[in-house]
Amino acid sequence: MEDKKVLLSIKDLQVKFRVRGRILTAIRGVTLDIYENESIAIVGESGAGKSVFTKAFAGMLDSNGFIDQGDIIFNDAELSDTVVPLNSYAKKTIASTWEKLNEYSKLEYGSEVFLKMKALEQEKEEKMTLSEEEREKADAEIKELVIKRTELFNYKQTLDTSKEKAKIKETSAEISRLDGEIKALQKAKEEKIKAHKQAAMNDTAYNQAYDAKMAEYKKEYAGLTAKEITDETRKRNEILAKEIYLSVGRYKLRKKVRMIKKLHEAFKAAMERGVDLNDEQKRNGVFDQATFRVRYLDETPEQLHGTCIINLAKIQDPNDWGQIRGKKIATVFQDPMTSLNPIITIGKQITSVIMKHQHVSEVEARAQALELMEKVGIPNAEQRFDDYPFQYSGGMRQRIVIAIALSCRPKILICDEPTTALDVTIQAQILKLIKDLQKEYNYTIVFITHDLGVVANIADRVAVLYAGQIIEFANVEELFYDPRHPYTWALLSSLPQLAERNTKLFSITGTPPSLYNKIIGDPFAPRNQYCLKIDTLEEPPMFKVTDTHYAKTWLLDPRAPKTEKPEAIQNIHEKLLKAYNL
Ligand SMILES: Nc1ncnc2c1ncn2[C@@H]1O[C@H](COP(=O)(O)OP(=O)(O)OP(=O)(O)O)[C@@H](O)[C@H]1O
Repeated sequence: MEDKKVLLSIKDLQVKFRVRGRILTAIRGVTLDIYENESIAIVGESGAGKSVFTKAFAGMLDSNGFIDQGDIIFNDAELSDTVVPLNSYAKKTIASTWEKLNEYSKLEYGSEVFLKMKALEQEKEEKMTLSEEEREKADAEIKELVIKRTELFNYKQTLDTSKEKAKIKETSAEISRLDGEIKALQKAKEEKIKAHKQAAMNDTAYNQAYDAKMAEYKKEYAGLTAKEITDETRKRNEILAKEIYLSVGRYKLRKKVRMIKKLHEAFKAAMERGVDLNDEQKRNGVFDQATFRVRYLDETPEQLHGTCIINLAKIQDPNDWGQIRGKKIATVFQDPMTSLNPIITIGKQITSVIMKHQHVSEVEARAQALELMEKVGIPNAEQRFDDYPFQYSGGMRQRIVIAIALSCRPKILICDEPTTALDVTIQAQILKLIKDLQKEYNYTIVFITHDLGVVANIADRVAVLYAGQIIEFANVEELFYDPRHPYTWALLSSLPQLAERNTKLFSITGTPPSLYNKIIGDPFAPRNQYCLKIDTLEEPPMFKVTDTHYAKTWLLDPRAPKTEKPEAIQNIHEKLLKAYNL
């Protein structure tokens, strides 16, 4: 894979959901490079996080979900390249931004003293209120009761008002009691804050020392920030002003004005604190507070030209997803009826997507739609064009969904269990279709499945997901013939294709850990028959097996006892060849 281009680079991704006052962590620190033109399968049991993982980079997370940490860099030259016209408005805006930045740059000279003043203020603030530890303790107590209350309230809603009156009464009384307790805790917290404030105000010696120190800092700061800035800084600021304009170039006027203001504030704050703006990462970080940074490349008298790093984890403007979702990254879901509108004809559904994304006439869109229908194997496409989804079989509907997904020529085609709802022979046809069309359309396949059996037919590489973590990834042959994580062993052992006559098929006992809690050690430990003591204590690192094969299990530590993989998968090669009639 070394010579392949990385299309999507996912680093330390963490995705969370807010659920009734609690936080569920669905993806826990996933790092993975996805290459151009490859086919990668994401495998795991239900709830492992397969869909959430792909939804995070397809811009489809549910509204209660959010990316808490990490980067998803999408390397797409077309989207990265940015050109904005240098009209009179642009010139005027760049000039005024430049002037502002030069003004803020004076503050850079005083940054050390500024930070000292902030630290002094912070110390005083803390004296006037609770310490962080005290605040955390008080907040945690209140939060726990609020969660209990919400759970009870939700439980009350499920009770039958005509038959469960007593239970409703009891629950209401408990809710009122909790309300009282929450109020009392809040009051106690406020009173404690008041007492701290009073004590701080009465501490005359401290206050006099504070005022004297602050006055000294202020004087020093005024002196330092009165100096003229250097030519070098002015030059840096000129490029910065152009980068600010390039970064907001795609917005309409009102939003542009708002974003420029936001960036001015972000740069002022950064300069005050002495952030090194010559450092690329730090400069990106300041832009990230408002939008993507577009790096300045060159210009002509008519236009500015730049390039940006597209970090899907940092998209803040929903309109930015419009350039990516469906267009660059398309998804085919398990049930085609969720993607198709039952009351619009198949032809109309395909043409409307083509017209929306490609801005072509209806006649041109119809011609493209018919071609696509033929490509995905719809016989008599012309006659079937005006049929409704219900007139198509399940397999044919899924072919239409694939046609719609391909109409924008996406770079990535996410297939979320696309064959699970179909019968076995149709499954094989759809898999073949996705694989065959890849040669023509050059997309990358990200294939989600709970069935490792399907993987052998479609994927070049496999990532095994457990409790929101990738616990093993490898080329498909390596994963089947030399799996290393006990969870992968368990998944393979439970493959129906490996079942032998008169033997009971292996099934994984127990349940995955709760995603609401912090996971200590290896998340699979409680279900792992090969569990070592360390599995329950410490999270294993990713161990390298080969350049293309990694597994997150302590069994790969040189100190671990030698463990044979289970009997059932020892000669998996022959068994699979037999199962697939190869
Ligand atoms: N909107 C949401 N709110 C709360 N929790 C969610 C939400 N969406 C997903 N989750 C949780 O995130 C975890 C991962 O879900 P995900 O759908 O990615 O699993 P999966 O591996 O695709 O399994 P399945 O095949 O069952 O869909 C699950 O525990 C799920 O309950």
